Amino acid sequence: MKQQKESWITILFSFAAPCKGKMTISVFSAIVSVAGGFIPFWAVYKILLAFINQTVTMSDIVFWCLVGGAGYLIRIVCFGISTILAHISAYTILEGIRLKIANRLMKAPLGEVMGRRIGYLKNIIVDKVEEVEPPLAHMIPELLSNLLLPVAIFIWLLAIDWRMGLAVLIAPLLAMIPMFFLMRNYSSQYAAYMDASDHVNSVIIEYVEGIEVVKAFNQSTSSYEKFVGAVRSFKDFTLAWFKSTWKTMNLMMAILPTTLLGVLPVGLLLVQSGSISPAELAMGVILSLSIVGPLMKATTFINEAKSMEFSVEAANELLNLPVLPDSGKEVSIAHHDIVLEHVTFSYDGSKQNDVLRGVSLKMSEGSFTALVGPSGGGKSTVARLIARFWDVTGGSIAIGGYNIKELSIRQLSELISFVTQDNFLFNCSLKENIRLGNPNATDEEVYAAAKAACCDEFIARLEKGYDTPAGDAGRRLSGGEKQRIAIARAILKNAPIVILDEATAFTDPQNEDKIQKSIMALSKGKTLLVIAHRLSTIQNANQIAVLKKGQIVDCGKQQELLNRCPLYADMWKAHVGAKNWSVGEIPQVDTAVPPQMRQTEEKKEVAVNV
Ligand SMILES: Nc1ncnc2c1ncn2[C@@H]1O[C@H](COP(=O)(O)OP(=O)(O)OP(=O)(O)O)[C@@H](O)[C@H]1O
Repeated sequence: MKQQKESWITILFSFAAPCKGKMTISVFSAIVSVAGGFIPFWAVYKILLAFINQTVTMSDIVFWCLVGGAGYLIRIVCFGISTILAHISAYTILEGIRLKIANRLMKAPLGEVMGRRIGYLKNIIVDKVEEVEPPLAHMIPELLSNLLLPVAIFIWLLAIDWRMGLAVLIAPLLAMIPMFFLMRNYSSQYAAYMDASDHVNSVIIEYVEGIEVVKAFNQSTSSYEKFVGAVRSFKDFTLAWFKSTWKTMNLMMAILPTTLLGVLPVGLLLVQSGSISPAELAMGVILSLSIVGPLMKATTFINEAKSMEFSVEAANELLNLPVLPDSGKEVSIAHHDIVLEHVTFSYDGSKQNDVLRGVSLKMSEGSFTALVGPSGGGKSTVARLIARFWDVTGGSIAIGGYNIKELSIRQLSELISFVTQDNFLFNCSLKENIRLGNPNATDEEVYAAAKAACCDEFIARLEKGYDTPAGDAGRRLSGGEKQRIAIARAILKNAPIVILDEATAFTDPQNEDKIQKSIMALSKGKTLLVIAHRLSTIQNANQIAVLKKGQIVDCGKQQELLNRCPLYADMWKAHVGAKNWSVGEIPQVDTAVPPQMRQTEEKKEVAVNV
């Protein structure tokens, strides 16, 4: 059955629960403010009446002036209260939306979150949610009074004489005709406008984010042209929309304020026929003029409501991210074997796009497994599935004999240290960045982890050492140095399973040796899974699984694979060739690879014989 789409207003007000009381008082104050706004009109009417009846006295004038002033005061004070409470409510709703999005991002499969661009997430969480505030904060007091006031005036005019009441409707009803034409395509036009706006935003973000590549490849002219093109086409689109509507818009705005054109002739006729008094006509004229301002203001909320609708729907996309089921159970794990059984997976859930097809692999506790294979074969996908960035679409993954879905997400994350080449540093000190691995670690433990990861040397060179804010340091640290900070973090975490996804990518001579040393410290005695293109670092693995097009084509020790797996043998030749190493020559061996990863003399011979 097709699920009914929730309206954006329902979504918005589902966040209003914590501020229900304030919103109610805000609405009530807005209504009192509208009522207060009538008192000055009533006072003027009374004074006019006294003048016309020639019964006016000074004390009457003073009295009605005071009454009018008091009404005005009530209007101002209540409007103020309503506005303040509406703002508090709007910010509470905003807070609720942002917190719920943050919560959903935490509970969604990590892959779902990482698959979205930072610019896209920032645009929704910061900008779009913020766009909800002004209309929301102003709608209650302003839209309410701008709609209630005309309704009340209409009723008052009806009370004076029903014909004068109807006369005041002539202008708004006529204004409805151009408004109808204006609103006919409004939704689709507004959607196109939002698309154009999103496009120009993404081009701007891409231009700024990619400026390094643009300059490096001397693409500044063509990139700038793309940027200018997007900005121009947005301007052209908005101008074209504006031009297509301005005649009808102006016609509507011209007709709407002409309430007097209906009320005055009808009122004069009524006075002539003796149906109403001149004082009542005067009152009718004042009232029909006072209806104009609120009606004009109310029309401005049409745009604001639409903008709110789009913002809420964009936020709702993130609020509806799938949730990774969490068993919430801690199980007692006796060992840390990882077992993949017939694992299939596709990123879009469809069978024909399977990225992994029946992958089975056992990684025993304390062993070293390497995943190798052509680019796009699914190596990183395997690593991410073990860490449950996504759930497998078929088969199972178990740790210590338990399907990882049976473990709580918290327990699973405690079991695994995942190090990739994307090493994010938070905007706090380097010390705190390392301590993220174990928030309870003492300073000494942090320093020890940093030392084991070969970070101490470069951190000591920084003016504030470990207290250097990562934001400042980040700009000065090399890729390898940042990676060693991430490895120090993982060392401090001391998880029994270590997954290194291309963690040896930063292979500049200065960093390579140190990264290898730090990986050695990290992986001692752990169940280690390494994804590496540099085959020399994984020759000593207990098993090397060769993954091609989502299937394990072979699995064994280096020598076995060299003997029987042509794909691995070719990869090895290519790797060795890439290292400018010729047959018969002793290869340049990685000097400081982890114990499991270190090459034995015997294996060097094997390598030489390839
Ligand atoms: N987030 C994603 N959404 C959709 N498809 C993806 C995603 N990540 C990877 N893929 C696709 O899945 C396939 C396997 O990718 P994966 O990154 O696992 O391969 P890999 O063997 O690690 O490649 P490489 O050695 O180049 O890093 C590729 O075709 C890739 O395009």
